[in-house]
Amino acid sequence: MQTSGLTLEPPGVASPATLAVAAVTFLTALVLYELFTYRKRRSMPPGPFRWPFIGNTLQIPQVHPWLTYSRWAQVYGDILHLDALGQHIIVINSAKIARELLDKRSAIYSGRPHLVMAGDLAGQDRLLILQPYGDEFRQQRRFISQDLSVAAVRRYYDIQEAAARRLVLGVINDPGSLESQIKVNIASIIMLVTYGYTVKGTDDPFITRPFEVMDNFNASMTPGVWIVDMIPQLKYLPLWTPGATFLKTAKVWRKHLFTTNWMVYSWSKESSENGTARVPNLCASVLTEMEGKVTPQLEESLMWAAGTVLGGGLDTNISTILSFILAMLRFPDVQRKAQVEIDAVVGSERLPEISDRPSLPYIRSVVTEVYRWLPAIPLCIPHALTEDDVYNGVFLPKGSVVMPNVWHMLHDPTIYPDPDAFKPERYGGLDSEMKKVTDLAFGFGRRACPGYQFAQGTIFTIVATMLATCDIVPVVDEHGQNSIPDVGYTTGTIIFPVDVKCTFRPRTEQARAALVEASVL
Ligand code: HEM
Repeated sequence: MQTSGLTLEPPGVASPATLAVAAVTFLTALVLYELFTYRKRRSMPPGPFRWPFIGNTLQIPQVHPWLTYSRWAQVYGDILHLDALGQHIIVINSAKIARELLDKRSAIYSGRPHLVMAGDLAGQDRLLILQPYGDEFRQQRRFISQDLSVAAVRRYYDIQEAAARRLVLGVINDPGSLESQIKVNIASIIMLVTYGYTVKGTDDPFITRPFEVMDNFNASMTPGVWIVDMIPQLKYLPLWTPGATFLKTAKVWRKHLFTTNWMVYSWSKESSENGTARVPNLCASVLTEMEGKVTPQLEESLMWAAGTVLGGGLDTNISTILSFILAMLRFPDVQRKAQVEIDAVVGSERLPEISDRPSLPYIRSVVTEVYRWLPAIPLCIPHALTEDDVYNGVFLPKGSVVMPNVWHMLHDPTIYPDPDAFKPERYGGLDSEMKKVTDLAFGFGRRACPGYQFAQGTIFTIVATMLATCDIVPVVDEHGQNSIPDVGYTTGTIIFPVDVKCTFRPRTEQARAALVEASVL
C-alpha cells in the first residue's frame, strides 16, 4: 500500500536504505573512535594486537590467565596493556614495577575496579575488598588493623593452636576427611576471632552460609563471564526480561550476602553483650573501643569489615594448607628436613606453639616457599588507577584496572632459579629474603592484606603441628605403587590444588596421644 509516496514496512523491519545508513554511521563512528584514541593508545604500554572497538576482549584468557600474561611478558615486556571494550587493563609482570607503582604511588593505585555484576548488582562492593578508595575504605581498614596488628594477634594464638591440633587429629581418625577438616577448622578459627562464635560442625549454617557467600563472590568476579560487566546498561533491565538470568542470580546472591553478614554480626553483638560469645573478638573489641558512640553507619561499616575478614580468612588459608600438603607429597626430602628441625627445637614432649616460630627458620622457609610455589591469589585482587599517570614515558590512563601478575613475579627464574622446584633453602634462612615473597603474595600498598600477621600464625601452627606429629605420605594405588598427585590447580581469583590425596601417618604413639590430650583441654 502506498501512502504519500512512502513505503510502509512491517513494524521492526528496516528498509535496505535504513540499514545502509546505519552501517555507514556505525563504521564512521568506529573510525572516528579509533582515530581519536590512537594517539593516546600509542603512548600506552605495548600489548597484543587489538581489534577495532572490541580491542583484546576475545584474547583475554579465561583459564589460568597469569600463565598467558607470563608468556606475553616475553614478547611485550614487564608492563603490558589490554583493552576490553574500552576498559584499559594494565598487567604488571615485574616486582620492581609493582613496587614503584602500587607501593610508592599508592595514593593513586589503591582503588578497585567498578564491577557491575559483583558490585552494583550482587552488592559485594559493600565489603572492604571491593570498596573504592575513600572514607568508607579507610573506616573499615581501621577497624580491622586495630584488631589484627602484630601485637593484637597474640591474643588469638591459643585459638589457632587448638584448631591446628583438632584438624590433625581429625584427619588421623578419619583419613577421608582431610579437606573438610581443613575447611571446618580454618572456619572455626576465623569465626571465633571475628565474632566470638564457636562452630558446631561442618553443617553449621554459621559456616556453610559464609562459604556459599565466598563461592558467589568468586563466581561474580570471574572476568568475561557476565555480559552485564561488558554492557553495563543491561543492569537497568527489568528483572523479568527473558534471558537476563544474571539479574535473578545477582538478586539471590545479594540477599544471601546481606542476610548472612547481618546474621553473624547480630549474633556476635548480642552474645558479646550477654557474655555467651568468646571475647576478645574483633566485633566486640571495636564496639568496646567506640564506648557507646556507635552510630548506625559505623555499625554497618563494622559489619562489612567483619564480613571481609571472614571471607579473607577462609579460602586463602585453605588454599595455602592444601598447597603445603601437595608440596610435602612431591618433595619428601623437604618434609624430613623440616621434621628434623622441629624435633631438635620442640622435642617430643610437647606440641609446637606459635611462639616457637622465631626458633624455626626452616619451617618459616617452608611456609614462605608455599606462598611462592603456589600463590593463593596469583593475580592479586585487581587495583584501579584513580588518576592519569606516566611511568618511564608510558601513559597509564585514569580508570585502568591494574593487575599485578604475582605468579609470574614469584616464578621469575632470574630471581628464583628452577622456580617450579620447592626449595626452602633458596632463602638461606633469612627473613629479609622471605619478606620479598610475602611482600608480593599478600598484596600491595594501601590495599595490602590486613590479615597478614594473623594468617602467618594460622599457617605456621597448622604446618608445624602436621610436621611434628605426622608423616604426610602418598596413598598406595591398586598396584602397590605410591600415587603422587600432579601439580594441578583450579582457576579463578583464589586457586586450589586439585588433588592432594594422601595419608597422615602419626610419627609416634606419643604424638597421637599429645593430640588427643590437647583436644580434650
Ligand atoms: C595465606 C593467607 C592469605 C593470603 C595469601 C592473603 C592475600 C591477600 C591479598 C593478595 C589481598 C589483596 C591485596 C591487594 O589488593 O593488594 C588480600 C586482601 C585482604 N585480605 Fe588477605 N590473605 C590471606 C589471609 C587473610 C586473612 C587470614 C585475613 C583476615 C583475618 C585477610 C583479610 C584480608 C582483607 C580484609 C583484605 C582486603 C584489603 C583491602 O581491600 O583493602 N586475609 N589478602
